[in-house]
Amino acid sequence: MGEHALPTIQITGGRIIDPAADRDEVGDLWARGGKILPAGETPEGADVVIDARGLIVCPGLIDVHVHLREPGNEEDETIATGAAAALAGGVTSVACMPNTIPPIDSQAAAEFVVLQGRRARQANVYPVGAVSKGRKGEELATLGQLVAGGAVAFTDDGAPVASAALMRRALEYSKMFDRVIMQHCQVPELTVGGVMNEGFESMRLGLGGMPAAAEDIMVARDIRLAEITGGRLHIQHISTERSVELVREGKRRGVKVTAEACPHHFSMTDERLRTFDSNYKMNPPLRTAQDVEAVIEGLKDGTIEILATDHAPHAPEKKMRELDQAPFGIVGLETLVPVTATKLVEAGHLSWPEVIRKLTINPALLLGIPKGTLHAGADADITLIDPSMKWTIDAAQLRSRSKNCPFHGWEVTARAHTVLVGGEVRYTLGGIVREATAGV
Ligand SMILES: NC(=O)N[C@@H](CC(=O)O)C(=O)O
Ligand SMILES: [Zn+2]
Ligand SMILES: [Zn+2]
Repeated sequence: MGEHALPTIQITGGRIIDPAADRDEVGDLWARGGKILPAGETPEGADVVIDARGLIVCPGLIDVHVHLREPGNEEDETIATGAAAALAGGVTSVACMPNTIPPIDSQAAAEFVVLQGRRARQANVYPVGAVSKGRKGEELATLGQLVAGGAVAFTDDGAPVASAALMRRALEYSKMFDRVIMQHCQVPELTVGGVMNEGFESMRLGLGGMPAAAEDIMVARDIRLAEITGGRLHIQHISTERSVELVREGKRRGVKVTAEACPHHFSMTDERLRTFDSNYKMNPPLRTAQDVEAVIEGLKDGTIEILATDHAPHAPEKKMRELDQAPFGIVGLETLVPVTATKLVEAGHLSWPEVIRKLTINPALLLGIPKGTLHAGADADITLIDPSMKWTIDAAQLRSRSKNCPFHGWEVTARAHTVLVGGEVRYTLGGIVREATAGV
């Protein structure tokens, strides 16, 4: 193997799950020159042999909702630290949100993210451009230039596009590039002063509430706008029962609407706020048991076709302030696989192939990126998951620069074991990867 040549890799005896090809079988997978080889093709020898017995071998996971904080808030996360945290979570591609300082609202800003992602050589990094200039919600950003700079979608996430007129124009205009508009659905006037879900728990704790209706109303509005424009709408971090029903009904009518759910929204309720721990403060907030059930039901019936983390790192000195002062958001990349496996697979709601579909081919199709499958010739982005490993989540052990993790101390099953990007082993827990002895 030449110094710069990519190794020939043999992954043996794993459970290969590739939902894009409806494949689920035990066997060997080969990669050469950074690409997946056809099923029948087995080269003479491998440079690297990975013993995958007892492990799941699937396309590298794709997270369509990640905050990397660079430029502007490098004390929370950088593109390099966030992309490294992604690998430790089994995620080989991330789409990062534009709510940086300055925001990703120009071609140069998008190009900067792409460049920093390449330099880091961790997970692949795809910028999502802002919908509006400066994320101010007033004027449309230069969407065409953002696409030229590498943007794969648009959102003002961190804030909603509040103006219906602007949202309509964004949906209209984005059709020219066949790019999706991702929306943080929330009527801002209804959540002023809120720190948690509005309801029994917020009343009891005397904390400012954010009503479910703030989300529902904007989901309803934007589905209608997607319908009249023919643009593609993606609902970010869906969290309420009514929103799930609205997406279900919109899809039934043929509207181009998709939705993502985050692990925290299918695994915890607003009762957690009784601890006043700011690691349970995120936007949208943790909701009621009824909402959690509805999100799980939406995942089961395909209404919600994507799992995403909304990885939102905040440095301890910010997050450890009193609840009303602390910023919204939690880290999620490194807990995605175990929380999903424990709360959806082990709990009997979804199978591994169903979960992996929502983390591979479905997000790839949403973003229009050539990823998310193991078919012959595809980039060798491969994630190996140990589905039976029992471990305890420890926030201090996270690779992310921030530790604002509400899952600290959780006893979970499953963990990302070894991760390849472009045919290179870029992460492993160790023990199963071996370099073949150089047969000179
Ligand atoms: N989700 C959050 O609670 N916070 C996100 C913003 C967002 O996703 O809206 C952040 O950037 O910190
Ligand atoms: Zn958001
Ligand atoms: Zn977000």
